[in-house]
Amino acid sequence: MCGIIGVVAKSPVNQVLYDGLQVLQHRGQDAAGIVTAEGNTFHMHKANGMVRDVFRTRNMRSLKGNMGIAHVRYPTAGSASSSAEAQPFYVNSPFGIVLAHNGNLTNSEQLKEELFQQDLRHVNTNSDSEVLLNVLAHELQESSNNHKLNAAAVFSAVAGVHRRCRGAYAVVAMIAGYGLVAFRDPYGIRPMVIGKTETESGTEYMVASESVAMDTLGFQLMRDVAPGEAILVEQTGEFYSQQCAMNPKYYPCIFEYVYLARPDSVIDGISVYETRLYMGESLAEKIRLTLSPEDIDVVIPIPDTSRPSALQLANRLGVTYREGFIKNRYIGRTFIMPGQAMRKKSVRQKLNPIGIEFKDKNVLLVDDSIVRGTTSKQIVQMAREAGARKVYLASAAPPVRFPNVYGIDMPTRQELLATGRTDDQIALEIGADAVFYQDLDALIAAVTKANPLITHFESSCFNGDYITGDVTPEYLAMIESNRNDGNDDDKASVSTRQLDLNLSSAES
Ligand SMILES: O=P(O)(O)OC[C@H]1O[C@H](OP(=O)(O)OP(=O)(O)O)[C@H](O)[C@@H]1O
Ligand SMILES: NC(=O)CC[C@H](N)C(=O)O
Ligand SMILES: [Mg+2]
Repeated sequence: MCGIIGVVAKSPVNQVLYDGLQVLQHRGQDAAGIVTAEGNTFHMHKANGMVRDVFRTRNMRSLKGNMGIAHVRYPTAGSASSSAEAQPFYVNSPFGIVLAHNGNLTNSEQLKEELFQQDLRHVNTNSDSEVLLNVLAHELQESSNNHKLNAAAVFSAVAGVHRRCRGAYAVVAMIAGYGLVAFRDPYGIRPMVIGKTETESGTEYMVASESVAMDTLGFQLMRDVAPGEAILVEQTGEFYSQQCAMNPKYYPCIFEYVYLARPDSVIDGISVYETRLYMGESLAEKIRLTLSPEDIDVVIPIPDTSRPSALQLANRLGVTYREGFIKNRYIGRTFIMPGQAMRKKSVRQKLNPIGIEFKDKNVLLVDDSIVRGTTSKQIVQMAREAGARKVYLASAAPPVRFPNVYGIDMPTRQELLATGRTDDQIALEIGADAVFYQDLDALIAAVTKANPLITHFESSCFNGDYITGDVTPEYLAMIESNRNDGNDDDKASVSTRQLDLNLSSAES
């Protein structure tokens, strides 16, 4: 999950790209970058850090031109601390191309080898996005072999990318002196929307990860980019679109609705906020099977993301809803921080209980999801220390038991709290009196209720079903060994549940 944005305008785009990145900051806090195009020249600035820290006035001044792309990074490949992996990436041939990517390729190792051996291209970092850029560059070189750059050549190059790349990718790219290209993988796993605004000098276009960027920057949402589809906007403002995949299917990532996206976004025609309300309703019904509303004195959300679900859950149960934790507004999202030590420290800095909401009460805490359990372990403890009599914890998402390979950094089963544990064991592990999880069917129903036209979702972290069909136990073992980020607590506890890990269930 990264945030991407691209604009073709009639006036300088540096400020609109900066503002767009601020709105997409929740999708990546590790690095940020902007590239603008002024005639045939690219101007680029990128570095590790939050948007507000990366761009100084002097950087903004140098980002000249009416067309540009930008990225906020939450790393899934390579290393979090490497500024060399900040995006966008650049290649000089053919034509000069820059690219920003949200997602994760599942065959980037093979592609890197292939690029080197067959295409004579060198990839200098461990980033799968640099691989993706070089595949696009090679395909564009092939499709424009008479040196003519036109829509047909661009769409044929994107078709080549679809043939070679596996995994998840929503991409914005720019070709020097020519235009902006955007495309989504054939399953539409990661989101991408397109919008426009009319000016006196003509139509301006924007593509972005989430519709909230359109709302806040004065663009009207046109539609979602379809799975497999490519969009081309020439720098003169000519707009083209074409389906470039052989067999596109709609399987958006369900975790966007659970946690990743902002609630005020609409993704694939589905209001994220509305789905979170429905998640709260169905979770209330699940809880009712075990507890009666009289057993609960108060429902308390774990801010921020769980708020709409918790509110609706409380309404459904007829139990008082209270804000029992105050969130420090200056601390970012903890789940997308790199490294377990930093995540752990940040939860306590970020959330602090209001004593009277807990003292001598039976509290039901609600979170959108429980992944590593970093948040819930500390929150339950805080509730107890504040004097709660009973502490129940409910999750608007089902147990996360399988790694995600499509752009969410949860690569190892060991670090996932629910892998190999029953609900009772999870409650014991986090110190709660009981835990309640949404069922996957109920989660899917909550999302489809907001748009019945989309019926399938990429849900692998809940069911181990990897839709791209290329994720083998060997691949999972490989990413587990590459991306262990030093979660020592989990390494210690995993020995007790290793037998329960079911590798074969990850095959599909
Ligand atoms: O079980 P864990 O590994 O702790 O992960 C899950 C938690 O992390 C996220 O919160 P985060 O602080 O990232 O963002 P938020 O403020 O948007 O809720 C999510 O909303 C859960 O609270
Ligand atoms: N979360 C993402 O979308 C990450 C994009 C890319 N795989 C990277 O690691 O930079
Ligand atoms: Mg949270």
